[in-house]
Amino acid sequence: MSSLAQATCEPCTSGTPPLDSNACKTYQAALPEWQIIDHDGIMKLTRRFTFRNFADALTFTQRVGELAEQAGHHPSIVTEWGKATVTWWSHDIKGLHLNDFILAARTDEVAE
Ligand SMILES: C[C@H](O)[C@H](O)[C@H]1CNC2=NC(N)=NC(=O)C2=N1
Repeated sequence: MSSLAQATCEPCTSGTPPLDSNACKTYQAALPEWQIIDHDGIMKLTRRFTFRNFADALTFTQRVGELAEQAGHHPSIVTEWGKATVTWWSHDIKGLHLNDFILAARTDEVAE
């Protein structure tokens, strides 16, 4: 398991500033398959996973849902035949937090 995936999520209050682009780039270096996007002014971390069929995409979706529930931090997941797109960001701070990178790393772990 990667060190990022093993890191501990920290409480994120609405007063916490979102990460700046330099910090985002630093953390993203450990997640080369993930992209940082600007969605209506909110920075998000996204990756599309591909599968043999819908059933495998759904199983993966369930696993991501479970890790999100454990962490109390939730992504957007679009589940389609043969693919699932996971997007992490911190709603309360309208941007990216280290927690999003930690959970993206954990998402990669359950994709295997
Ligand atoms: C009340 C509830 O704990 C909060 O809304 C949590 C739930 N899951 C969350 N998930 C994400 N990605 N960002 C949040 O700010 C967030 N807040």
